[in-house]
Amino acid sequence: MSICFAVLLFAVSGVRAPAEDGYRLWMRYDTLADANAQAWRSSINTVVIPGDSPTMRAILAELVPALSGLLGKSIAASANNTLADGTLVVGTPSTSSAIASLQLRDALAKVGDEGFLIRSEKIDGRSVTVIAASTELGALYGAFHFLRLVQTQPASGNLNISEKPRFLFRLLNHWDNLDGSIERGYAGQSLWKWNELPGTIDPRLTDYARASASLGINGAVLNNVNADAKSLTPEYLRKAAAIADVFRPYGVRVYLVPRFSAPIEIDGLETADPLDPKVAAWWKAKTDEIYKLIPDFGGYLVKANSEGQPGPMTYGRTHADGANMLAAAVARYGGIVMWRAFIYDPVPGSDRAAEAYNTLKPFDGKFAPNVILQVKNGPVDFMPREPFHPIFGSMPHTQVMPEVQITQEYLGHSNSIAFLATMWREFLDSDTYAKGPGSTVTRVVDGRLYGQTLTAIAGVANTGDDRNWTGHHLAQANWFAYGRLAWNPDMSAREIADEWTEMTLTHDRKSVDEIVRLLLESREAVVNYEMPLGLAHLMDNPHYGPGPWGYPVARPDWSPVYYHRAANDGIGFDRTATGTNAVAQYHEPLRSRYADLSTCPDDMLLWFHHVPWTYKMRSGRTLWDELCLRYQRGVDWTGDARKRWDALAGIIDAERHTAVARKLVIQQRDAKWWRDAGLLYFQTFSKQPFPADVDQPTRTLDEVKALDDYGHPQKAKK
Ligand SMILES: CO[C@H]1[C@H](O)[C@@H](O)[C@H](O)O[C@@H]1C(=O)O
Repeated sequence: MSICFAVLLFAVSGVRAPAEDGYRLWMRYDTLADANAQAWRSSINTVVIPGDSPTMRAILAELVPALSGLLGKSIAASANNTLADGTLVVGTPSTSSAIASLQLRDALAKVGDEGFLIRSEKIDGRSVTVIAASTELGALYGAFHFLRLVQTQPASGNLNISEKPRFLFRLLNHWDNLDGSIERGYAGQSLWKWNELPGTIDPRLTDYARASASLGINGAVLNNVNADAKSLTPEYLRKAAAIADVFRPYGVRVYLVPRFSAPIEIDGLETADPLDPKVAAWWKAKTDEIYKLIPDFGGYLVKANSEGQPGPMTYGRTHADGANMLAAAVARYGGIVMWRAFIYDPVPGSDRAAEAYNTLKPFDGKFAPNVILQVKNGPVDFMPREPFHPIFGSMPHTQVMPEVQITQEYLGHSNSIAFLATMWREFLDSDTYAKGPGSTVTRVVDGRLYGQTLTAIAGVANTGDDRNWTGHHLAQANWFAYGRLAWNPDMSAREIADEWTEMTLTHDRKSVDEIVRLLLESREAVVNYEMPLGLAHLMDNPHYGPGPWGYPVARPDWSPVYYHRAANDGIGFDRTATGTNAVAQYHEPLRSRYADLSTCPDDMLLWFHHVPWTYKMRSGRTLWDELCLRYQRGVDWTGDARKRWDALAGIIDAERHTAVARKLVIQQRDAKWWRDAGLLYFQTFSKQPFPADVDQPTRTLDEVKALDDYGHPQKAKK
């Protein structure tokens, strides 16, 4: 009951148009003023939502205030099945006799357990709109879809929509630590407020679940992949169970990251060797304990033998041994294990980009049926641009799922606009050529190429307890974009940007178009001023500003110098046969296209090749000039974006407009910082002048190096 009340309060507050602090995300239900609204207004009068389960109550609590707000009239709700003209009926054939009367069995079967139908129908001579699904969760997703239509589309008396998600598991991964901090989080502290649970439950958890469900996200991994064993203690399991109770009506299932050495750390076992029967029994008992508290627990996500985390190899076993042991523990309950492929532990001279493939490929076909290999989009680490990870399309007998990063670890944290749908589109559309042309990453991971039965996608969340959830107002668009692509990986970046902008910022068409353009250009701008032409990993230690000169690190492959390989003879990482030959991990003809300097795309050039400074690019410029120009282009975009954003004053509420404008000032400053750092440093090798159309840096390399981690002058470096 209290959950419903909180939802209602939140949604109703939308009608009252509170301060525009961004809290409402894209679920903004202020009265529509345009001509579209008029038509919707006359087609919807009442909602009929029979059923009294928590999910049906959540639908009611969402739809009634939302429609009342959007349409600017009071919408009556009823749980009985009486229909009139203008009734919106929501439910399943078993909750609604009206829906049962429509004989939708075949159509519903086609959209599966989580899909839905939205139709304009005549029932008993009445013109009604129906949101029908096989399950209540499907009905909830349909309700959110319907609200999105009202927010973004002209009304239609002839609706005939059927939707179903393409991935079975659509997860957010939260790198939340138990002390409330978030690894690579830039929007405040953990939303979970671990220390208050289970006694106090922040109503905000309901709003998180609503926002996720509004996109069809159906799972949340609650704790950091760099896991603390404590997350599996009875104390923390009770906290996780309290979160699961809040999420359940919204279909968001809870998952946990177990620390592989937990049997030792929690219960003093002598080993965590996955082939030791006592260890396997410990995990089975632990899993029983979890399912007792959380009956719909989703399963485990594991980072093993990577960056200091323990794993099966610690005990002389393999990744498959470790994954399968945990898989056996959850299989009895229908749970899954997502085993991360982010594995590297370099031997001197090796290529980090090649390691995961080399380590895991021998185990193709050796993982249990409820294991999915979770693979980052690129082979190094969420860089602003990377080629796709060569595991996609190379392990046909293993279920694989992509992991993308929503939080902007390498793209300006929460200070920069970098709309990531364009990056994810590029990744999903990449052709692996695994079974000839057209073997895109999407077709590998959605099960069409190899018929894998468990399909999934994960995004590392950018949420925190900042009032606007994501630190930067426009970063909300990345949470949204991830969810939309997880539902339908074929959506275009433009479509997503358009929807989000209409729902979140303004209905003014000209302004929407302008904001969409800004969003679509933004990621490429960041690539340009940070790491153009296939460069990667040039950032300084907090992964924010530039640090191409390197810094003291525990291992060579954490240093930018390892990646850019700038020297007097040129720049770039040779991954062809004359170098590490990592390019051989790709299928033909891609392998040859990347390996040949004359066919390698400019955007991947320095990823695969070490290229002389004077090399003639396709543009006719030398590599050095082209590099300078790309940096400059990135900087110019930030100046341009500021002007274009400023011109939107008065269209977007002042609070959010000003907040974004302030962030753009920082972004422009950072872009110049990146350009100056990159060009001044690389110039020490290229020994070439800056081309005339590139701004001359106004400071020296030493001055740039003296800036602190966040680009502020004169502070002592940590
Ligand atoms: C959670 O650890 C992160 C780490 O903070 C990040 O810098 C690295 O790139 O990736 C790791 C991973 O994905 O495991």
